[in-house]
Amino acid sequence: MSPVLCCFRNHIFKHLACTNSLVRREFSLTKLLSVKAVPLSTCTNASLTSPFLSVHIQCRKDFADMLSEALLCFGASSTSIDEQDSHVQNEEICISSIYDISKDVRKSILHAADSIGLKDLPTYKIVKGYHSDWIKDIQDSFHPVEVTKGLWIVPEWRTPLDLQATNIILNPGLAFGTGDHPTTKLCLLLLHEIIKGKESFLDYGTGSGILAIAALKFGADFAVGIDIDPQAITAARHNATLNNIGPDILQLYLVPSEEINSPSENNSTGFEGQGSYEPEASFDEIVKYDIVVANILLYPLLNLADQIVSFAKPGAMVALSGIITEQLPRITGRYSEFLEDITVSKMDDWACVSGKKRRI
Ligand SMILES: C[S@@+](CC[C@H](N)C(=O)[O-])C[C@H]1O[C@@H](n2cnc3c(N)ncnc32)[C@H](O)[C@@H]1O
Repeated sequence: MSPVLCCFRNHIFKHLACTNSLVRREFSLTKLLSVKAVPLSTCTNASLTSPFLSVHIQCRKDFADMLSEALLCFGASSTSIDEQDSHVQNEEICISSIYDISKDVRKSILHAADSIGLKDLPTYKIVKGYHSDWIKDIQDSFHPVEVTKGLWIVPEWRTPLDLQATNIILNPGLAFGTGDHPTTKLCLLLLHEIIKGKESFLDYGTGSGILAIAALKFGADFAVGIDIDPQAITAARHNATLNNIGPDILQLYLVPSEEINSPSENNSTGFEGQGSYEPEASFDEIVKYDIVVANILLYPLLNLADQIVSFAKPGAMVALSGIITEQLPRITGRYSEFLEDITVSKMDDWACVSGKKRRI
């Protein structure tokens, strides 16, 4: 089983590989709410009214992360860890999860607990709910985010708080990139600082299209977004439309997923998905850009370094994000042959590396 999951609160796509009772993390990730990616704006009436089971599980704090992931491997459609939950005792925490109505919840919790070495079945409570409530909950949890003074990311269903600001309108339901994860924020801050007007911009791993949309709003002349996930391309086009950005200035391409995305012992990209986008033309690999940003995590950044840098003009800015600070030496080591004037910006445990492509 290898579900593709999207954390709506922390907005990280993650891929969990589960072999028998072995639960493995493909990427180092933050937690909170993990759900199978659902396009919020495209749910049918039937899916909105179909019932599901909302399950609240009490668990020791130090096991919560592991149990949460194990539940996903044993049938839960989503899990969220509520660190703020005041109803539970000091050392305990509540995991809220969603199950399809057909699932045997007790068996799932039992297997998940067993797989991480918990001897007792955790206490749990099941409530029947409807997807419309769940989607409303998710929508309610998103608010406009001010990335820096005068730059707001506004969920499609909210009203901008500052009409004079640069407001990027987004539907965060379809793809990674809602603007409140540090990996995205670091890129947004960099683009805000370096775009002076008229640049060409390549968004390598566009996700929701947020960086390309931001670059255009900051003054770039045109932008290209590429992604291996069709759902990301669909999301990015939808989000571009929300911002009155047409295909004349934002081109989006679905590109083939390369195995080199992942470490050699594993062929999973961690970014698989499904969507309806039919590309009309293929990405022109000859064109060079003034700015190239790739927010695609450590292994793709390492494996695709030559390719990422090849899209930059000599002297162009190249920025790499999705890096946990302890991974920094591997990225700076790999990219120092291509980039000069390397700088590093950090937020929480995340870092963004940028530099100018050497002219040779
Ligand atoms: C972490 S998200 C970044 C989204 C957005 N650019 C942002 O900064 O918030 C990474 C995106 O890169 C895409 N991706 C991963 N590997 C890729 C590759 N080799 N080529 C193109 N896109 C890739 C994923 O599908 C995903 O949409």
